[in-house]
Parts: sequence; C-alpha cells; structure tokens
Amino acid sequence: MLTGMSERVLDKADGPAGGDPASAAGDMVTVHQVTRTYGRGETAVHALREVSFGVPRGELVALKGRSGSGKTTLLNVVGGLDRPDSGSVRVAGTELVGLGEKELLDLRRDHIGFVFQSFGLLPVLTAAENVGVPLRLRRTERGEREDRVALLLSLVGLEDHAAQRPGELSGGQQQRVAIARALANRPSLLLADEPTGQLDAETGRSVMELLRAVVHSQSVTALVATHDPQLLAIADRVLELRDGRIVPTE
Ligand SMILES: Nc1ncnc2c1ncn2[C@@H]1O[C@H](COP(=O)(O)OP(=O)(O)OP(=O)(O)O)[C@@H](O)[C@H]1O
Repeated sequence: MLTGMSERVLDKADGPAGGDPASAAGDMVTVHQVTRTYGRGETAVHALREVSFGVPRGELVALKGRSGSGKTTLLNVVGGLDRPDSGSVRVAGTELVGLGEKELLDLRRDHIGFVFQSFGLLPVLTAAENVGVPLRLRRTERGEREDRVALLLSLVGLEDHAAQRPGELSGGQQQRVAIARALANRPSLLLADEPTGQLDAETGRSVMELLRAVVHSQSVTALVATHDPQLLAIADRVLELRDGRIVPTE
C-alpha cells in the first residue's frame, strides 16, 4: 500500500526544508480578494474575481470547476508564475505580491513543487536524471543527490525503473516521476494542474492516492486542480471555482 510505503521510506527528518516560515497552525496558502483580468474593455476576461481562501498546512485541497473557470490561473498566481491585478497571496508566510522576479524564482525553488497534466519530463533523460534535475540546479553534491533521487523513486514505487526514459514508461509511471521530481527540493507546497488528466481512471486514482500519501507522510500541502469527480473524494477538502469566483460546495 502506498501510504505504508511512503511512511517507511521517508521519516520525519525528511520534511520540508528551509525552516518553517509560516506558523505551524497557520495556512500554507492564504489568498485574499485576488482578481486577475486578461485584456480590457469589452473583450476583458475576468479569470479570477475577488477570490479568497486558505489552504491549511498538511492538507490536500482539490480545486474543481468547469473548463475556463479559473483553476489554472489560480494555480499560476499561487505559484508565483502569474501576478494578480489586485489582492494578496501568501505562501509559507511570504507575501508574493510585490516580489521581484528573482525573489519569486527563489520562493518557487525553495518552497513550491509543480506537477502538470503533461508530466513535463525531459525525454532524453532517465527517470533518475529527471528527478535529479532540481537538485543539479541547486548544485547539490553528487552523493547526496543520488541518495535523494533513490529515496524519491522508491517513494513513488519506481526504484526498478530508474534507468528508463519517459518514452519507455507508462503514463502513470511518468506522472510518478514528475511527482518525485516536484518533491526533490523538499517543497512545503505542491501545486498540481490536472495531474491525472491524461491517465485512465484507474491509473489516475492511483496517482491521486500517491499524492495523498505524499502529503500525509511528508507534511507537504497540496493544491490540486481537477475536474475528475471521482478524484475529489480523495481530497481533504474541495474548493469550487465558477466563472472566476469561489462558490460554496454542497
Ligand atoms: N493568457 C491568457 N490570456 C487571455 N485569457 C486567458 C489567459 N489565460 C487564461 N485566460 C482565460 O481565463 C479564463 C480562465 O482560464 P483558466 O485556464 O484559468 O481556466 P481553467 O479552469 O484552468 O480551465 P481548464 O480546466 O480548461 O484548464 C478562461 O476564460 C481563459 O480563456
């Protein structure tokens, strides 16, 4: 069982790095009155309208909503990849609004792991090399890097596939590599955009269960956009976006 496996492989000492900038009891993500509009005038698209919510530390929160409801925009704003027109976004205790590009880059590198629908793996690298990319970028020493990569591949159940390239792996296995890579720098926050969107229902479910196991075993917080109804049950809580607004879920 994945939960058991991840608990065995990663102990408490393997939690988020870089200190603990937010209070233990506080939210990992706090979004307040965030608005994001693309274009202007009659053709303006209001992707986010005065969105406010918190993501409690250590929880897996699913973000649901129809196509075009603003999920990706919200993930991009929380991940510092896009800037809101107004409002406040705090991640791990840091206000993102007003940060420069270099500071946003540092925050992403130190605190945030991204998982995308399309996996985003480098096709010429092996699974192990893909997982090691963020560690190379940080100039992590080779021995430490190899140990960490082995640990992460084991966490996602791919220890026997380390030498295979993405083209030699199934979709579910590729997404597991992408999750391992997103965890390489011990992020405190995982942001995932339709991580099961390209997978069949059964594989998608197992990837989602892996995400949940990772969240619980490593004290990572996750915000996951999905419109797959059967996956929402796995989340600790569900937020719904409709036309750029958070609406109450039933
Ligand atoms: N760069 C952009 N320029 C103009 N409009 C944009 C841009 N990015 C997003 N939008 C618009 O903002 C709205 C929200 O888009 P967003 O991608 O956040 O929705 P989504 O809920 O993630 O949809 P999907 O489930 O299809 O990925 C849409 O109407 C979209 O067309």
